[in-house]
Amino acid sequence: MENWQRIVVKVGTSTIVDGDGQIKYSVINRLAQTLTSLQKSGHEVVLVTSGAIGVAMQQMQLQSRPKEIPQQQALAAIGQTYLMSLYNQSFAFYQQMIGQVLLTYDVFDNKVMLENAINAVEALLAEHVIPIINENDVIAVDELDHQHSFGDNDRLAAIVTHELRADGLIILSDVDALYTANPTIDATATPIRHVTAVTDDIRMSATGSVSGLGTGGMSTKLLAAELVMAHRGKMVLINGANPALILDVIKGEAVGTLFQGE
Ligand SMILES: Nc1ncnc2c1ncn2[C@@H]1O[C@H](COP(=O)(O)OP(=O)(O)O)[C@@H](O)[C@H]1O
Ligand SMILES: N[C@@H](CCC(=O)OP(=O)(O)O)C(=O)O
Repeated sequence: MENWQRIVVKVGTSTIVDGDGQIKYSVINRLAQTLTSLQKSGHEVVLVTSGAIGVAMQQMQLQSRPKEIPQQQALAAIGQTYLMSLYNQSFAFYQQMIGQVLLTYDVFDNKVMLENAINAVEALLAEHVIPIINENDVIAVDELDHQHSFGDNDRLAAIVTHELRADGLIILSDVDALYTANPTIDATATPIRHVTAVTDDIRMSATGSVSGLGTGGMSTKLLAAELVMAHRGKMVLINGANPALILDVIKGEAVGTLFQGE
């Protein structure tokens, strides 16, 4: 990881919003500080962020996520602007410019749109601006109705990592690592530090999100890991409670779970 030059960092809703639905302002601030310091030390940093719907639920004082698609899309529209204003404020404090990039999956199937998106991100990186990517939830119904297990930001981050030829993907979540079972419901679960291949056993150990905020749980992170490893890339899963851990990952320290093929 010491040689990682271009890094994609993915932040889950669970990192940004706590179990009571409250926004974790200090985590967002520390994330901005950490990514800025990486950027200023010569790395190229791309942030893929979830949380639009999570922060909107707090804004609208909703206890649970609405089931209807238009209501979820409305929340995404409300939350995305607020999420970006939080990032804008936090990064501005460290004199770091950011740019919002909203993507849909059809972009990756269309050569011209993909080229346009990559050109825009490359232009931002060339200006030392940190691109902040989310799915354009208002028009991306495939993700919001949960009918397709592939439509989630873990997968989006994995595809972005590949398309931008990034050196690695760091996923921040609310668990320290991948465990032998879901640690939030199984006290005997132990962390797995290095995964060289996503086996059936590992897949069986991963279940969905129990927080009610995140969408895919560990299953979608494993799919993302498979996608990254299929392109001979590396992915690290760490706890987002302390975003400064990202710097430890880049130093090559053993934190979280490293997914790297043999
Ligand atoms: N084997 C496992 N190891 C770790 N976490 C797991 C596992 N299986 C399921 N999980 C669940 O995955 C959750 C993280 O996914 P999710 O809630 O979607 O977070 P995020 O918002 O960060 O994407 C954990 O809180 C945990 O409940
Ligand atoms: N695009 C959605 C998040 C989708 C998603 O994958 O969420 P998560 O499982 O928390 O990474 C939003 O901004 O609310």
